[in-house]
Amino acid sequence: MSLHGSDRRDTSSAGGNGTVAAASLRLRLNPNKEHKPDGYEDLQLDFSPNIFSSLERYLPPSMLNVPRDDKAKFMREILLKYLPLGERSRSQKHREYRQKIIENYQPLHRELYSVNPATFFVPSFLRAINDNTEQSFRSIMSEPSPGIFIFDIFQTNFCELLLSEIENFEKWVTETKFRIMRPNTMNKYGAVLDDFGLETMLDKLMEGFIRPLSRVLLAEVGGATLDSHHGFVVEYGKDRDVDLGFHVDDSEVTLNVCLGKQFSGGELFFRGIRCEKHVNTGTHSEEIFDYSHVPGRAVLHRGRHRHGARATTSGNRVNLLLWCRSSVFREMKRYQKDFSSWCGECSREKKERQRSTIAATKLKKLLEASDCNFGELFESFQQLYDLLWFNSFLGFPIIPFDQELEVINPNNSQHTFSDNSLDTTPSSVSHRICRKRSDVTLVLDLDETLIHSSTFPRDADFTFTMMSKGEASTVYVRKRPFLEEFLEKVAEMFEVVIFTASRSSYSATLLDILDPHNKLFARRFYRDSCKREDGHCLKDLTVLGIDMAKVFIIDNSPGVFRLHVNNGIPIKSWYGECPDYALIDLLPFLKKLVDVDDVRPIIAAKFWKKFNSAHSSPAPLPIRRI
Ligand SMILES: O=C(O)CCC(=O)C(=O)O
Ligand SMILES: [Fe+2]
Repeated sequence: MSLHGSDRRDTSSAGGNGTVAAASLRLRLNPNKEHKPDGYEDLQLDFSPNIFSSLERYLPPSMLNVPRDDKAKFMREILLKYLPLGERSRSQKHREYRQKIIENYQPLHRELYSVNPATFFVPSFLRAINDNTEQSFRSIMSEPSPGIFIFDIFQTNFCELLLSEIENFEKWVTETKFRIMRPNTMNKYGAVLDDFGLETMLDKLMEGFIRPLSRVLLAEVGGATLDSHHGFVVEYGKDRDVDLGFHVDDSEVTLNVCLGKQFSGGELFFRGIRCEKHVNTGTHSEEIFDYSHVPGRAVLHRGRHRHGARATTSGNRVNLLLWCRSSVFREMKRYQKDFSSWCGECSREKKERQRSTIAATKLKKLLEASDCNFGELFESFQQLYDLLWFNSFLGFPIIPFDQELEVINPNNSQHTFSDNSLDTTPSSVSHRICRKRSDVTLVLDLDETLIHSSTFPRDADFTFTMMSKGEASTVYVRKRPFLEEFLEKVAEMFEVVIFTASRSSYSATLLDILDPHNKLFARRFYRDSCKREDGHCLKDLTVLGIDMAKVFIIDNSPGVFRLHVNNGIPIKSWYGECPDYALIDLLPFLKKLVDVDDVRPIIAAKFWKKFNSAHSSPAPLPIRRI
């Protein structure tokens, strides 16, 4: 960047006693470190006052001691060159707009226009800021959900004064019919505090009080380098805004303080932090957090923390918002792709990548270390899974009902289905025709056994649209590795039935995609066929109405078949990771069940011998050394 003031126009009259032609002046390459720059906070400038103070040390020696206004004018000319033309005129217009307000509006409470810590803040907040340690900050706040900090900040008297100043400003606006700009694209009421003279005060609030907190608590989004702000109030109630839609702020860090008054409703709802790329992805249950405002109390959060405000149902609510920005962070962000230090979805993707790398490395190591054949190796791998799973089985992990996707009215736009695919009658038996090689029935679970589905955008083998609470969302489905081969083989050997704890409205759609010609699955059982026990679901195989000697189930949640342990084959839960051989690894064992009179002793011997003989603490299954 070459900073030089070689504008052809003669812009300045630097120096009270002589004119310095800007055309002949250049900024110094090295700053004059001894020079003490002026402060520019009280001037209406297009750029942050800090930029002027910093740039002043680079002024040519002859300009260092000219009047401050001349220096500001000279530096402004230079800085304007770095603004695109459109932005330059916008910035100029905005400056004029503010100037007009400030020249005409008479503040009511002048004491609000510069920070007075003793009268603004509650003592606990002041003490914590003065101590300036993470411990002192944490001692005055709670973090009820990661990245959302709640603490008392303003004294009641300060809130009241500010409310009355805002009312006074609005009265002036009404009386003078002055057309003011509203705080942002979503709030139609409220006012920009920076526009009527509170900019310097809010700058000090950010620098002296919010930046120290953010430096410690929100460092990875530029908390330490916050250098500009947008300060405004939002107003809700009758004849005001009612609520605020789901959004992210144009800020790195947002301070949101309720000033009053009397109201009900107006809760904030938070739904996870997201980078630009992931801003429209789904929400994980642990990201859901709702907060009720309390006057004088602050919420500090990342601007990218997705949120909105529910309807204020009675009274009036006024909140002060300080959107704090970091130009350094914004610049750096342009060169980054991975935001896993703060974006919930980047972080989840990263973990998934790491998991599959570890799994692949493990397998590679096993292959390298082994001189046995593949079949043996996979069996060893399966045993390892069995062992891990077996230990967890002691606690009977069971699918809680409420973990299921709430699916209403599947309105499929990407696939078309026959009417009976939407069958929701109890037990929804759809009587499909399929080849049957033995009189044994194999019952298959669906989610995390055969497929993994999610509403988060990701690589998928197929997608479909479903309606949930009146909103359409896309379901992304991944097929477990070797699913096709597995289904083809088992359909040749057994009558195959699906028994899932998911709702029919979701599963039927999905199964129609997996088995479009009704060749694989003879029957389908959905959530409504499950038994409920203590809020958990059990799959009672007797609902199939067949001899229990001739039926077995494969399920990743062994708890669901605890009514018939010896009819159950556990399989490792699958969430999309690769490689995965669990399905084909099972085939050799399944072959043994094709022509037997009773599947139970064979399954028990392979999977439950230890369990049946010592219910409470089974010895681990032997792991073959390879
Ligand atoms: O109404 C509130 O408390 C939230 C306001 C908000 O999120 C915003 O203006 O960005
Ligand atoms: Fe917001």
